[in-house]
Amino acid sequence: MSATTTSSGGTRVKPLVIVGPSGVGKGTLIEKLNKNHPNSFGFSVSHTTRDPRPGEENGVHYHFVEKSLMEQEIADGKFLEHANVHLNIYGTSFKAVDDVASKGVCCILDIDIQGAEIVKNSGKLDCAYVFIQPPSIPELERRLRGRGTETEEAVTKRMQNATKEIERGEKLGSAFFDAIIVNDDLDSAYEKLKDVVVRRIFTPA
Ligand SMILES: Nc1ncnc2c1ncn2[C@@H]1O[C@H](COP(=O)(O)OP(=O)(O)OP(=O)(O)O)[C@@H](O)[C@H]1O
Ligand SMILES: Nc1nc2c(ncn2[C@@H]2O[C@H](COP(=O)(O)O)[C@@H](O)[C@H]2O)c(=O)[nH]1
Repeated sequence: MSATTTSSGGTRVKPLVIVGPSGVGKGTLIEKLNKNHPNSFGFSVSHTTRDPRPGEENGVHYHFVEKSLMEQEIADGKFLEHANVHLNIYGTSFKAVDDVASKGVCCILDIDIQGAEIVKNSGKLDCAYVFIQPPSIPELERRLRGRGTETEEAVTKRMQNATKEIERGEKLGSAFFDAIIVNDDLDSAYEKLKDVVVRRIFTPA
């Protein structure tokens, strides 16, 4: 796997790892980046053992797989990283990153903090890392419930993990992350994310 990719225009392009608690708005920010710059980004399609939500497509939002198959593929060394998240296994395959990076666009990884630490510590992929913070815990819970995708039990689990993930993110701080962005007002959070992209992702070769 190449540490970085180079676009045809001679620009160095790094993958972007976006981390933050469930419901903070990572997917919303990624969608906005993609919509505004349709030819510059690609999404690393993760594997997961969780069930698809209504509207989620296999191979587009995730590769939805049985636990036994995922465990076998992990044992076969097919994953850059994997982690147990909210009682399911999630992971980024080498292929998921290569499929995007080979097009010369920025590969976006929307993964949890355990996965981000694994990727960075592996030294296999030179990425920029952004942590998305909620304005407050009650607002995070409102967003998670407002999305309407989780059972009551899942909301409780995700909120418990959110506290841990935020604590870990704060501990790792700016030594680990290129930017820590509070997603309060969506447009201003997006502008801050775009600033990181300009400064850290697309740089002259
Ligand atoms: N700045 C914002 N202000 C208000 N609502 C927001 C904001 N950003 C995102 N949301 C809303 O919060 C909900 C959760 O957002 P989203 O699905 O993008 O979170 P996520 O971090 O990708 O979650 P997960 O990790 O579970 O995939 C969505 O309903 C989205 O519309
Ligand atoms: N370590 C990894 N975490 C991942 C990956 N793909 C997604 N995630 C994270 O899981 C949670 C929950 O996602 P959801 O789609 O079930 O709401 C979220 O924080 C994602 O960032 C992965 O490949 N590896």
